[in-house]
Amino acid sequence: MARVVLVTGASGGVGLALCRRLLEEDGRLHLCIACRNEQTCENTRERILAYHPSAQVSTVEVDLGNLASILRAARELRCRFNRLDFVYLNAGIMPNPHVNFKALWRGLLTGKVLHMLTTAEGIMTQTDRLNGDGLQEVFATNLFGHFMLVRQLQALLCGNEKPSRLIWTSSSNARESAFSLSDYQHAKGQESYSSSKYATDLTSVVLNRKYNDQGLYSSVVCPGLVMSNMTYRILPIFLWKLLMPLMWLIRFFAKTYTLTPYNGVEAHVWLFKQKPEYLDCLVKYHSCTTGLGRCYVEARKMDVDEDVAEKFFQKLLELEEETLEKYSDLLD
Ligand SMILES: NC(=O)C1=CN([C@@H]2O[C@H](COP(=O)(O)OP(=O)(O)OC[C@H]3O[C@@H](n4cnc5c(N)ncnc54)[C@H](OP(=O)(O)O)[C@@H]3O)[C@@H](O)[C@H]2O)C=CC1
Ligand SMILES: CC(C)=CCC[C@@H](C)[C@H]1CC[C@H]2C3=C(CC[C@]12C)[C@@]1(C)CCC(=O)[C@@H](C)[C@@H]1CC3
Repeated sequence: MARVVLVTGASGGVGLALCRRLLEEDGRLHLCIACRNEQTCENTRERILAYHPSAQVSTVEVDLGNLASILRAARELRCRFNRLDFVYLNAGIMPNPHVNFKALWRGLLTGKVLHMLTTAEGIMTQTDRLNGDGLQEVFATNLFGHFMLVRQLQALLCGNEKPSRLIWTSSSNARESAFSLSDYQHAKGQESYSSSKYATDLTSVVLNRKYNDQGLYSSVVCPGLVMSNMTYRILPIFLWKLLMPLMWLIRFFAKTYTLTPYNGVEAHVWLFKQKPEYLDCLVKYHSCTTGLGRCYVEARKMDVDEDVAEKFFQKLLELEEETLEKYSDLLD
């Protein structure tokens, strides 16, 4: 039976490379790509078919920053499929990124330079805003929209003959100190991206606790530093072009400088081939590339407090309840 795989954020960067590499692994799978609108869905489908002309690729429109759109997409998916084998929760944003060059410069002179260049700790901030649903945009798009989607797709993910899998694109920028239970949407700080990725790690841990016995397994991956639309928005393009030779050089020391989307999805593809029962739910799988360009995966223990994770999950459930009350007309 052909496996059914749903990928969010499939229109470019990590998501598009993932679609292509998954089809290289298994040309028989049914790939459903989730993109923001009809035009992006169609363009992306054509780009994938250009490489894999005989692949089965369907599309679903979803704006992950819009709760009504998520509920509609989930309803459509429930009608179309009776199970989903893999859901790659990959779409993400980092709006208005700001690099603190003073801190970057100071960091270059310390012993923690590699840590800084691979996690961006202490050198990056973002400015977030409220979206149309009254939620912080980064939290809504990167985490809560995906959480709602998963919960709405529960019937397709649980109780199947074979285990189903959730694979979240998290980040090595996820940091406990950027996250707080009392401000879990990160309305007050300037590290909304870091907070949303930490929140992703917490969510994945609890999803495993709640759903493993129903045959649903969740993992988190970091693609490493990948040149994509997201990163190209951080610095002017000419600066990235100038920095490129330096980045290839840094890769000899910083293995998470995967740099291309193709390399960045090494961990996503590796997980596609693993039996979930043998994976550690407290581990993040990092895509790595050696200086000479060999790709591999490194498992690193996550820094998550399971008690905080449980409390945070309860908050997500409360927010979900409010959402479902508000949009009861979009439920079956
Ligand atoms: N690049 C990097 O170095 C790293 C990236 N990541 C993570 O990888 C993931 C992919 O990012 P990357 O490929 O680099 O960046 P891109 O900006 O290239 O891709 C982001 C994808 O998310 C989609 N997306 C954004 N907002 C929404 C929305 N509201 N609804 C639906 N889709 C949306 C985009 O669609 P559209 O084309 O419509 O905008 C696009 O397909 C993200 O979760 C990111 O946080 C993690 C670590 C490092
Ligand atoms: C590489 C050099 C010499 C300069 C570039 C400085 C920064 C622009 C760059 C250094 C570390 C990078 C980084 C990210 C963005 C660009 C940097 C801040 C990320 C935050 C991108 C998104 C992620 O999810 C993280 C894994 C990245 C961590 C490293």
